[in-house]
Amino acid sequence: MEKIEVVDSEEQVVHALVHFVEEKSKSAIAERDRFVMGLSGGSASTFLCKGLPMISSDWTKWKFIFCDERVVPFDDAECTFSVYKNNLFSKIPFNDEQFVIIDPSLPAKEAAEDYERKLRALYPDDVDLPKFDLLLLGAGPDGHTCSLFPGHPLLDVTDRWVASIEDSPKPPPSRVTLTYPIINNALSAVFAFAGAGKAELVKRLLKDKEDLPANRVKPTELLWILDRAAASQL
Ligand SMILES: O=C1O[C@H](COP(=O)(O)O)[C@@H](O)[C@H](O)[C@H]1O
Repeated sequence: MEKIEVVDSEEQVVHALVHFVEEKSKSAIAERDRFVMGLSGGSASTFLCKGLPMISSDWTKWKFIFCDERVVPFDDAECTFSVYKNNLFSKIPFNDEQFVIIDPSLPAKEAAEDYERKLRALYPDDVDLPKFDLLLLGAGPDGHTCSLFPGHPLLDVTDRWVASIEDSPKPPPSRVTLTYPIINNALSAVFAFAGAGKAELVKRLLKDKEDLPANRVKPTELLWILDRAAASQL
């Protein structure tokens, strides 16, 4: 099931996003006593950090994993975990243990293997593919999502939960990313876009339906939240 929601402003994108996250967290906690959410960097992280403190929940039931992460030290501005930590921990009583983080001291390939082991530890041994409750996704101007870039061999990886990339066209070059079998096994995913800067990308994805990495995301439920500026070329 795929849905597009167009709202008036970036502020309303934040509200619509956090409303969706709240709804998914409530049902996951009611059904499975925990909520496992995948996080992305870039503008999606800005929206979530703004919106999440607006809701209340039993935060102890929340667990975060990363749809992709840059292999950089924690004090590097490019570290996605640190963006969330710096912006959320003073407002919501989260702790480090609720975030499944990469080990940035390892080379990218080892960091990806280590991260996959950490993700597998969240599930019983006999689980082939995890069913994350919700993935928060973003997409860059070239249509990449997570660290899955157009034309890159990583798009075809199906034998791992997590892959590494050392030649990311967007800096920093070393990253780890979820692969499509994992992304598409999620219960739901949401893209959130705001501003005229995303309009061309949104047109390529949702009107022209180009075969870009973000358009290969097909979980059970997919929501696109756009403000009017981002939707202006539809
Ligand atoms: O490098 C990345 O870029 C994408 C898109 O970011 P945006 O700022 O253009 O919205 C992001 O989703 C991904 O997590 C990140 O590593």
